[in-house]
Amino acid sequence: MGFGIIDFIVRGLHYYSSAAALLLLLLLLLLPVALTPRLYYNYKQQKQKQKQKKKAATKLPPGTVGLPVIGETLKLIAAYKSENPEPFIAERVRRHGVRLFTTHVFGERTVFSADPDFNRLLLCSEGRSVECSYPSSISTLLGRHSLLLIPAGPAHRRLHSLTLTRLASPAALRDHGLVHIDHLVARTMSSWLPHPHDQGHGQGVRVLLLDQAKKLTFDLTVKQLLSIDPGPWTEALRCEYVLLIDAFFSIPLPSFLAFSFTTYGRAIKARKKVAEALREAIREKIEERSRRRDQEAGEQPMNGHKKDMLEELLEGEAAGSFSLSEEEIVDFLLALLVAGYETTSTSITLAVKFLTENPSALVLLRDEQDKIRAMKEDESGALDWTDYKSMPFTQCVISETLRVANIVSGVFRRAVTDINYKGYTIPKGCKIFASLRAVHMDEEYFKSAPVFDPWRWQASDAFHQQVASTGVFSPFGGGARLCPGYELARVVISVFLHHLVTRFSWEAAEEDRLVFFPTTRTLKGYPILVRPRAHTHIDQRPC
Ligand code: HEM
Repeated sequence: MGFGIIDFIVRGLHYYSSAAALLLLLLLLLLPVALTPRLYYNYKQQKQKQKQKKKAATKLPPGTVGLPVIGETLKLIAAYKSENPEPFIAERVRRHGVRLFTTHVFGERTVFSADPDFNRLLLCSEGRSVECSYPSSISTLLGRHSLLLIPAGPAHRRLHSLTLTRLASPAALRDHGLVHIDHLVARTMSSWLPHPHDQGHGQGVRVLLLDQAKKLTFDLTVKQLLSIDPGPWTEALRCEYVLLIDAFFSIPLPSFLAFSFTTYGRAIKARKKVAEALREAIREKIEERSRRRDQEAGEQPMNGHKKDMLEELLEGEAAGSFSLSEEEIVDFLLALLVAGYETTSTSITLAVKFLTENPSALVLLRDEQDKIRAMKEDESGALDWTDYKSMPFTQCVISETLRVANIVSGVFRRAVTDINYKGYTIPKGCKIFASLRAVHMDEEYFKSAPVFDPWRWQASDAFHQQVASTGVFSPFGGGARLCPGYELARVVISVFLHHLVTRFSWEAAEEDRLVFFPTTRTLKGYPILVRPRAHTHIDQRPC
């Protein structure tokens, strides 16, 4: 009986486990069948998502490429030749609902950006996902070794930092730059004083402001780079420079077609002459250095000798920190002369134009500068670094001038990898124009953007922090190619405004208007009639 029950239980368990095993097997067999639709569904969904992602990833920013070959070039030029170029970008941004759009200008498909985040991304990606890409006319005329065109990397970093520390850092400006600037500005303006025997000078002396500002910035840069004082040599060099810069935005012709009656042909010829003059200056500097070394060996050390940029380059080369050929030095110097020439002089001219048109801003600025002048023991005493640092309203005027009419309205780049941004892809090889101006004129960041309002820069710290940290105000670019001349430019404009408002009163001699193509400037170079203010001293410092 006992065994019978046990046997029954064992058999029962046996049957039971066999049935369970069978059931399990059945379940295992049926599971894939049951799960297949689910798996298939998931698989399909995943595929679809991947497809969507891929589609979004290959999507160019929206836009139209306009007419065959010329694309939208004529529309762009027409807009930038007017006083209000904003609609070209603003209308497209509004139409597509995004601050990035694709167009076709100057023979190439180009993505325009009016998006401060994307602009910042581009400026900071130099040498990684983008590279500098200027029209070929500019690279031929500047030379491929110029700072603006050297690819980002150690060589570029070294020369960029040399430019900054030697020429334009606050320390360099405080220690020696500011003295030269003050002296040259004062001297330039002394030539505006009427001759005592001139009849009818009550109407004022006519000054073509842009021309004077250009001459001044050129002479200043030559002095800083080569230690050569203004004179016939610098004037002859400047005439060649004018021809060279004229062709920056012209169509680059092959050398056999670059006849001397074309703008481009004249510019190529001028470049040769400028390069030869610079080569001559290099040779003279080498001789001068060896003469100085001989004198020092003969125990006549030349204490207090300040090295100019060319000497720094030659010494750097001798010490092995640089290895630059003569051709590389020529390109480097030539481009530095160009970089500060148009930019600073145009900014000076525009600051004066805006002040003329905004008398209340002029009153405040003059008041600030008169106080600085009144503190000088010597009436014609030069400005020093402390004076420069005591001009808060003047700095507001300069910032506002750079915002409303920056000479560099944007920077060109080329994608060297595919760039994904906000669901769009800018393919490798595509040209990109990061418009700094479009952001400066965007109502979202600057209320009443078209209005010249220097007081906006007196706003709270929060405003300053916002414009600095978000990159919405970037007249000097950013990243590896941040303009090394940003402080130098501010100092030159400040010193110019100081001497102008403390020594003269003026009025516009003619109606003049702003245009933005090929560069930002006033159409007539802003002619003004200047009169000395009652107390004006004649600058008698030696040249
Ligand atoms: C108001 C005056 C100026 C403005 C608005 C200005 C603006 C700019 C901007 C936006 C860039 C960046 C270009 C880019 O990223 O492709 C730049 C680069 C440059 N600027 Fe200026 N600039 C001014 C004055 C000067 C001066 C006085 C100098 C003389 C030292 C100078 C020398 C340069 C150089 C050498 C570069 C090329 C830097 C590089 O590629 O590493 N600039 N400038």
